[in-house]
This record gives sequence, structure tokens and C-alpha cells, in this order.
Amino acid sequence: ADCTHCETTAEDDALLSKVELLQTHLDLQKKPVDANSSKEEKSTEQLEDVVAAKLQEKSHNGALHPSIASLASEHLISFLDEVSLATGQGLSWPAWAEYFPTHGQGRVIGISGSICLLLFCYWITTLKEVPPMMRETQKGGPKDLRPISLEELKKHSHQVGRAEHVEFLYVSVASNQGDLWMAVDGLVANLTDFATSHPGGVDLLLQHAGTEAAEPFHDVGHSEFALEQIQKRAVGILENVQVKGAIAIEKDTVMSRIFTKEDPYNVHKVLGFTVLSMYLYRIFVWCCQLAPPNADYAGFKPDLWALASIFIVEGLQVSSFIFTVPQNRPLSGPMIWQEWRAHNLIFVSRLTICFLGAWMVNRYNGMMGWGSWTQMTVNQLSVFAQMRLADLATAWLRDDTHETLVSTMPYWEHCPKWVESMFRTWYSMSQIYTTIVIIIAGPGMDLYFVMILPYQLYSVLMTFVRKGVISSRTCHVTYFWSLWQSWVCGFMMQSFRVFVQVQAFSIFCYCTRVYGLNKYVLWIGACTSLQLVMIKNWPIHSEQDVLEFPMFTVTILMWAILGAGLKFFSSVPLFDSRHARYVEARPKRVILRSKTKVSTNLYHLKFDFPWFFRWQGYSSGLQPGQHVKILCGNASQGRSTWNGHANLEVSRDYLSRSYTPINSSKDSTVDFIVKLYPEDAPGGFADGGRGSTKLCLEVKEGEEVWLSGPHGSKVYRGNGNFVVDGKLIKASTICALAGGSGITPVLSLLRQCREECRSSFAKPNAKHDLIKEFSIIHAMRSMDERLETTWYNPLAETGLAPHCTVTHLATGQKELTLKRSMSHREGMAYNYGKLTKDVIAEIFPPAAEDLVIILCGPKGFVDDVCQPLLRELKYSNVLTMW
Ligand SMILES: Cc1cc2nc3c(=O)[nH]c(=O)nc-3n(C[C@H](O)[C@H](O)[C@H](O)COP(=O)(O)OP(=O)(O)OC[C@H]3O[C@@H](n4cnc5c(N)ncnc54)[C@H](O)[C@@H]3O)c2cc1C
Ligand code: HEM
Repeated sequence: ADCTHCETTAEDDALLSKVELLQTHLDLQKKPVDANSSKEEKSTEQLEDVVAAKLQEKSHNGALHPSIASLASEHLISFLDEVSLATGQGLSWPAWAEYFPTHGQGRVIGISGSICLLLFCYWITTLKEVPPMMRETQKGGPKDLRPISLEELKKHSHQVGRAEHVEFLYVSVASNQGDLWMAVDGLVANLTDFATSHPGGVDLLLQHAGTEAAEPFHDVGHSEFALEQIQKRAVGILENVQVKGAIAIEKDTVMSRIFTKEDPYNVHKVLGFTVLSMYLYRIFVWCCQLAPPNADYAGFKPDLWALASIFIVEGLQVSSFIFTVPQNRPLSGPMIWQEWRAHNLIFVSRLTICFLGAWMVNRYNGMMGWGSWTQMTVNQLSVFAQMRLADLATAWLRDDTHETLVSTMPYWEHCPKWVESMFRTWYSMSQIYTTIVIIIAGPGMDLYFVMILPYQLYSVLMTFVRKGVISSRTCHVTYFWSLWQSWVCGFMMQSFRVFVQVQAFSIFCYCTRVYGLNKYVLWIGACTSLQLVMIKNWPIHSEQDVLEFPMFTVTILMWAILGAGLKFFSSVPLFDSRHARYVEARPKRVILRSKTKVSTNLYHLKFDFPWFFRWQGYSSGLQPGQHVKILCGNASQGRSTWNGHANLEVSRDYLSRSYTPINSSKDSTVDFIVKLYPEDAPGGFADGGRGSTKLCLEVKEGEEVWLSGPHGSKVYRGNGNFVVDGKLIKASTICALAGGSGITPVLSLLRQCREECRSSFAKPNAKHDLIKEFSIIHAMRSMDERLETTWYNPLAETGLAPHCTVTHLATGQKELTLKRSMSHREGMAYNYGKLTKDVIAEIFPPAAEDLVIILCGPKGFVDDVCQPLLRELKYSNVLTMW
């Protein structure tokens, strides 16, 4: 019965053993359940019919041999059977679970499954969760705007000295003549009357005046209110400039957005549309069961057409290198970046290799014995090669060690977080499912081909969302559908029981991965047990040999052995932490856990994620210096003046205020230090600060707040690397000059450095360039605004690099001598008086290549006090956080 020579004999053999096996299975089930014996006998007859029907089905699809590997897949959850047999409990699968869909049923399942799932996914994407303080606003810009050329836009920017220009703006506003024009997403607005009340300062507007400022605008993370300001003041649409983004006016045609100049011969696009039609054709053939005899479900035969198809698919992947993409993950919109593109190529190539293996095995009819074993081994090696190559690509291309390759999927506005989490889980599980199908080396070319579709489709969907060709909802529905195809198709290939078994195994592997089991341990364990099946039963003649092997038990045993090996003989962690980012561009709910007054006007607010996301191990994902927007009710709504000035936000339902979390990116809470601007304060502030009083005084513990982010560019890339004016600087010393609440990004940077030091203990072999010294000057009006020592040098961080010294500088107190009233061991000192050149020179080390200065605080403090002093002292590498 050697099937390498005789196909029919192999089929019959396999069938025979299947009937025997089912019979044995039922016999075993019958023993403990005597009362149901008549029912069971009936089931046996039914099952024999089913198996006979299955033989007929299989003979239709001649190329589908009962490969040893696909048999192995039937084994995956037999672990439960293994356990239940051992304990004598007898786990019984209902007879219908053994049902293999017949030809006609397969067609119904294929077509209706696809349609139902598509409808379900569409329905899910209609769900929205709108923060209570937020009304849904109508999108879409003003119509009938005239085209404006770049030259005309530039003419309205007045590139003159700053002070002069601010004067000029006041005059322009008074005389009603616009002179500060700016374009965002192609929409040109006259911002003259708005400029002097711009919350980010008039300077920033002047700096970008006369340009298309979409990038800096979106980088800050402006609110809808800001978008409305532009729309209200729109005067035209920028000519001949490609636009994208939230307020883009539909001036380009869909075609002009798809066909860009970067690929002049349209190689990528032609390949893309060819591959897409190939996928659609194959899925259609599969779902409608239209494959000819001697072909697999998708109609592939081991011929040159199949080879050509896979090479076109790979060609499409390689042709994506025609385009220039950013090195780091852009936060402003869904966009492919270098590391992501490399990973995509590696994942697709892995499936290409498997496809080629299946092609060879089918072509040379090696479904049992050496052919099958070779394919299984090649497939498994391709999985390990993919993991290693992906790690290498990351190490090579990612210069930001904080970044994770978490999904960049654009979710629709107000998408509930649980829906997003459901999608993510589903996407990750599908990846695991793909790997399982690969390592068990079954069931054929068809499934490998369909499994490549989501990888390639995802790239194009992401690009289309960015270009405004499709909405993010369409993107999800389509991607979801593409993943479902491999599940629906997989279902049609096996009995319900086997399908459930494979899915249960996927879920099991997914859970182990979510809880951080080292991916090499996970897959080596699974692959070894499959290899042992081969060795133990070589030469394999029947399914029985395979199914008798306790595969699950061996897998778990392997995990235990490998885990113990790692733990005792290597420094590689058995569990790696996997952090999913909770905070994203859409507002997310957080719950106030605690509120503590830490000085006269500073409050420490600690927020939790909702329990479900805490349980799933989410972290904020915010990096040092990045900030979030907190949405809060508007106490000044309807009041034309506030603190004696015109109230710009008179008609807003809610306010959006920026705050900088002080945690490291991996923490599971979001903590802020908020400065309270109280009511009835001297200096004309009768009404106080709106956002800060709400947060510090009104929000109670247990209450929810909504926030979005991260905003602001990443300045620290980890391992001592800073980006200063676009240049990468390697630092070993950080000196920070903070004014008032400007201490917050400094704290987050310090915590991030300590986090790096902590992980350097966990991975001693990896290369770490730790920051060694961290010197801080915190300027404030009076000494009781200072933060206690524990904020900088908590007990739990004793001995961790960097060594941190803090000098408090009370600028409002009139003692002029430099006083160090506390021991240096604790790294704290107190100064009184103004910030001068001498104070800085005494506290900070002299300027050096590897010294970075961080500046943060009120505008006047940063621009008018700190910058000139630092220039005098010849410090370079100066970074202004906000
Ligand atoms: C990128 C970025 C990050 C930030 N991070 C933080 C942070 O981590 N922590 C933090 O506390 N703030 C931070 N801020 C400032 C914060 O966004 C708000 O501007 C601040 O909380 C004031 O908002 P408000 O609504 O309370 O004041 P508003 O009602 O908007 O009042 C506007 C301004 O009036 C002045 N004012 C009002 N009342 C008083 C008063 N009683 N005494 C003196 N002046 C007064 C203040 O200058 C105030 O900013 C950040 C700002 C930016 C741009
Ligand atoms: C093009 C027209 C612009 C408009 C209408 C506009 C409007 C606003 C508004 C309304 C805010 C308050 C916060 C919010 O609602 O998001 C704000 C904040 C801010 N803007 Fe702009 N802005 C514009 C351009 C820019 C540009 C080009 C920059 C350059 C970087 C910039 C930088 C900032 C900063 C730093 C803040 C403060 C952040 C904060 O407090 O949230 N803005 N802007």
C-alpha cells in the first residue's frame, strides 16, 4: 500500500483505516453509555455512510491525497481524547461532528458563509461609541472654493521678522485684510484673525505660514475644533498638490490618487490588479466548488500555471520596493513604513516556499513517505527562518527601540474599543492559524495561496485609506473578509470535528502567545512533536499510525523541557512582554484611580484602562515627551469672556487640553501631573483655568475621562538616541531645564531611562547604551511647588542608571545665594533667585557632543530665558519638548 506508486491503493488504505478508527472510537464511547446504545449503533451506520460519501468526494478531487501532515492536523485536539481515555471518562464527539461537508453542502457553506460573515463584519463597523461630551460633527469641507496656486499662497505669508510680523497681524486684523494664509490637507485658510489667539502660539503659525502645513498640523494632533477653524476660514483649494487627510477636499479623482508618479511604468499596479483578480478567481472556484477533477479546491494543478501564479504574487511583493517609504512608523495616518514592508515580504515569502513545496509534492505524487516528510520539514524551517529574519529586519531597520509593530489599522471614528480589540484578536489568531497550517504541512497549494491574500490586501487597503480612496470601515470589512476566506475554505476541507480541533489549537497557541510565551519555544515544541510522529511511525502507511501518537502530550512536554532549558541555561526570557498600545487617535475611556495633591498647585492623577484592557495587558504606548489630549466639559460655554478676555471657545461643548503622561511607555496606567490654575487668583484670573480646575477639583475617583493621542513627535528613540533638528545624537548625559508643569516630559524621560536600565538586567547579552547622568533644574515661583525626592529617585529605583540630581529653583523668592540645603546623596538641592548663566554653569556639566539639553515650560521661560543663556554657554543639542 505504498501510495507514492499507486494513488488508488493509498486512498483505499486511508479510508479503511478511517472506518476502523471511527469504529474503534465509537466502541470506546459505547462502553460507559449503555443506555444510549441503540442510538450509538444508528450513529455507526450513519458514519459509515458519511465515510463512503467522503470517499466519493475525495475521488472527485483526485489531487487531494490524505497527506500524513493533514492527518496530523486531525490530531491536534485529540489531546482531550487522550486525557479522557486515560481517565476513563470517555469524551464523546457527537456523530454529526464527524461530518465532512459533501460537495453540495460545501458550496452552500462557502457562499453563505462568506456572505453572512461579510454582513456581520459590516454591521460591527456601524457600531460607534461617542464620548458623552462630544457631539458628532458633520464632516466635509466647504464647496465651491477657488483654486489657489502655491505662489499665491506664499505671497500671503509675509516672511518678515517675527516681532514685526506679529504687529503686522494685529494691524491686518484691525483693518480686516488677511495676511496669514496656510494650507492644511490642500484647504487654504486665511488665519489672520485667528493667529493671535492660536493656543499653540502665533509663532508656530507664522513659521508655517504660506505653506502646506498638513504634517506639522496633524503631528500636534489638533482637535475637531481646530479643523472647524480652518474650514470656517477657507478661501480656496491648493492647485496641483496632492492632498490627503481628514479635511481633504475631494478635488482629485480616485484614479489620480491611485496612479501616482512614483511607479512610472505602473509595474506595481499592474501586478497588484493581476494578483487581486487571481485571488478572486481562486476563492470563487473554491466557494462554488468549481474545481475540475485532479485539481485541488482552488483549482490548482501542479503545473506551470500554478508556478506562474506564485511567482507573480512574489513579484508584486518585491515591486513594493519601488516606492520610497518612511523609516519609522508614521503616526499621522495609516502608512507603510520600512520595517513593516520588510516583515510583509518575509511573511509572504514563507507562504510562497510552502506553496512551492506543496507543488513539488503534488507533482511528484509524494504524499506519503519522504516527499511528505521533506515538505513538512521545509515548511517548519520556513517558519523559523521567518521568525529569525523578521527579528533581524527589526534590529536593522528600527532605530526606535520603544516602537512595536502593533497594528496600524485605521479604525473608524468612535469605533468602540471592544470592537477594536475583537478585530485585533481575530487578526492575530488568523496569523497563528496560518502558522499552524504551515507547520502541519497541509493541506495543499490552495490554502497557502488563499492565506497570502490578507497580507497583500492589507497593504493596499492601508494605502487606499491614507489616500482617501476608501474609508477605514471598508478597509476592515475587506480585510476581515479576506481572513475569513481561509477559515471558510479550511472548514470545507475537513470534518466539523477536525475544524474545531484546529481552531481550538489556534486559540490555545494564541493564548500562550498573548501571555508572552517565547515564540521559538512555542513553535519548536509543536514542530518537534510532529517530527517525532514521523520518526516513531516511519515508514507510515496509515492514518492509524499517526493518530495513535500522543502528539499533544509530547508538545506540552517539549514546551516544559525547552522552557526549563531557557530558564536555567540561557538569559533569553521564557516570556517576553507584549505591549499593545491603548491610547490612540480616537478618544479612549480611562478611569481615575487616584488623585493626590503633590505640591501647592500640582496634582498627581493616575488613570486606569477599563478592566478588560488591563487584563489583556495593554500599556499606554506613549513615549517620552509625547502628549495626549484630554477631553473635558466646557465650563465657559456661552460666556463671551473668560478671565477678562474674549472667549474663543464660547460655543464648544467640550474642551480638549494637552497633558504629558509621566510614565514610561510600558506602564499599565497613565499618570499625569497637572498644574491647577485656581479661580479668583490674582493677576486678572478670576475664572481660573477651565481644563485644570475640572481635572484637579471636579473629576472624582472612579469617574471616567476621555483621551486621545499620542501627539507630538518622538524625540527619544531609546538606547540614548535623540533626534535633534533631524540629526541622530547619541547621548550619555541629559540635562533638563523645566519650568512649572514643564517637568512632566522630563519625568517621563527619566522613567523611560530607568526602564531601559531594568531591561538591560533582563537581557545582559543585548547591546545597551544607558544614559549615565541626568541633571535637572526645575524652575518654579516658590519652593512649595516642588516635587518630593521620591518623584525623581524612588526607593524602588535605587541604584538604577541614570544617576539623577535635581535642583529646585524658586524664581519668585528673593534669596540670591546658591543654597544646597540637602545632602548630595539624595541628589537634591535648593536654589533661590533667577535662572542665570552662573546657575546653569554651576549645575550642568560643560557642553559636550554626548550631552543633550531638554527644555520644557512656558513659552517665555523657554524662548526668552533659557535659549539665550544656553547659547551663551555654547550648548548645542538643545531639544524643546513643548
Ligand atoms: C504639549 C503640551 C503638553 C502639556 N502638558 C501638561 C502637563 O503635563 N501638565 C500640565 O499641568 N499642563 C500641561 N500643559 C498645559 C495644558 O495643556 C493646559 O494649557 C493647562 O492645563 C491650562 O489649561 P486650562 O484649561 O486649565 O486653562 P485655560 O482655561 O485654557 O486658561 C488659559 C491660560 O490662562 C492662564 N490662567 C488661567 N487661570 C490662571 C490662574 N489662576 N493663574 C495663572 N494663570 C492662569 C494660564 O496660562 C492658562 O494656560 C501642556 C500643554 C501642551 C501644549
Ligand atoms: C492651520 C491652522 C491651525 C489652526 C486652525 C490651529 C488651531 C489650533 C487650536 C484650536 C488649538 C487648541 C487645541 C486643539 O483644539 O487642538 C491649537 C493648538 C496647538 N497648535 Fe495649532 N492650529 C493650526 C496650525 C498649527 C500649526 C501649523 C502648528 C505647528 C506645529 C500648530 C501647533 C499647535 C500647538 C503646539 C498647539 C498646542 C497644543 C495644545 O495645547 O493642544 N498649529 N491649534
